[in-house]
Amino acid sequence: MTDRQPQDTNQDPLSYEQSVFQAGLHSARPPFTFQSNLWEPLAKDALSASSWGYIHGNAGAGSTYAKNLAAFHRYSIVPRRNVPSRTDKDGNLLFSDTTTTVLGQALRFPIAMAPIGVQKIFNEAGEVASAKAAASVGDVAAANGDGQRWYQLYFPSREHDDITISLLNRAKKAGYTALFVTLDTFVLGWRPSDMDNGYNPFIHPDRIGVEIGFTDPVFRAHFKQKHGYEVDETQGTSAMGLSGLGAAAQEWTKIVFSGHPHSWADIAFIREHWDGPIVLKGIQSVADARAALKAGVQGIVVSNHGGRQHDGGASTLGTLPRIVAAVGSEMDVLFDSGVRCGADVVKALALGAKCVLIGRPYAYGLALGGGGRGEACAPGDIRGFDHDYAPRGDDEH
Ligand SMILES: Cc1cc2nc3c(=O)[nH]c(=O)nc-3n(C[C@H](O)[C@H](O)[C@H](O)COP(=O)(O)O)c2cc1C
Repeated sequence: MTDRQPQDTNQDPLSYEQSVFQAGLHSARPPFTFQSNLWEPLAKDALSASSWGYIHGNAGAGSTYAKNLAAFHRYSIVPRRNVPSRTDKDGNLLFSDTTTTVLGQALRFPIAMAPIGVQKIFNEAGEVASAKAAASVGDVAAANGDGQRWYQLYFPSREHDDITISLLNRAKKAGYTALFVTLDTFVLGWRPSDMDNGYNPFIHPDRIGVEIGFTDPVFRAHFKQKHGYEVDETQGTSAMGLSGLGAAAQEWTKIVFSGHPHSWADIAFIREHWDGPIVLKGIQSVADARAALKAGVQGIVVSNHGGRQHDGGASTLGTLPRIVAAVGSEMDVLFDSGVRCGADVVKALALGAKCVLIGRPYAYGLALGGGGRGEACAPGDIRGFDHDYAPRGDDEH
């Protein structure tokens, strides 16, 4: 018998945990395993080789990625004892106060979803499912009704300033309040797993990963003028021998991943065309953090793109304290790369991050069928208990 009880993920952690155990008294089990270390192998099982290669893939031999994860083991959390809980103004016991202010906006939690592209290769509902999941726990950066909306820009090469302006105007109209400019991906990293699979999701003749370009009127006009037919016309053939969507996908990809980095002076152009807070993502050194401050932006993300962009790099957690010491009092320092559980979030916050971005773990959840809170299910149905990674036959006792 299945006792299906919706999970109220909007509770404080203690009440949420209790509700899971209460539901367990009636034989209900959560739809997905709570053991976050199992999400990765489960996602691998759930995905095709090329989708798995893309999500898990790293630059070169993966040493930056490995260092990201290892850095979290160098730090330990030391609790203090007999510290009384705080109470609110009405005397109610506060389990914990997770609220914060980032980029001038009040957030319920100091966490947000990292920008992850091409989510439809993990789950056909793609980014919309992630945004709904974020909304269901009051998370940030979600394309949800009243949720915070932060727009991540892959900055087109400067001969396409008209396209950049169009993207920024569209983001503003859609209610995005902060702009995240990713600096580390002017070219896709050398990722052996994708090369083994002959797989680059951005150049396939579909709309996945390129929707922003395909729906942009300025890019569409540029494409038509250059190729003589519309982005979505299938009868046209480009000089590259590609037709329709494939040619358009490659055209767009060349514009956003041009192979040439921007300059610090180019950030002034972005500032001219965006009146809200600007955050530069991909900062890895004190020198660049200072340059970002000088460029007049409001925040940075200390990130190495999860080790996907360059091999032989430093862990972001190891770099974080020095960067916070240099610029943390003057701008918001956000953090990502290697965060896999709540304790990792706490460590990054303790080392000075204002807000922590979660990357691959939520994409793994998406691969496992996530898209918001699931319904509880029968014990044998729990994703993770049906595999070799955890005890089987949990319901047979
Ligand atoms: C599949 C995948 C796609 C990503 N796409 C983007 C992207 O479109 N823009 C961006 O700035 N970062 C992108 N990132 C990087 C993340 O924003 C984040 O920096 C990274 O995932 C952090 O590393 P972690 O997931 O290992 O913790 C992507 C990461 C993954 C795994």
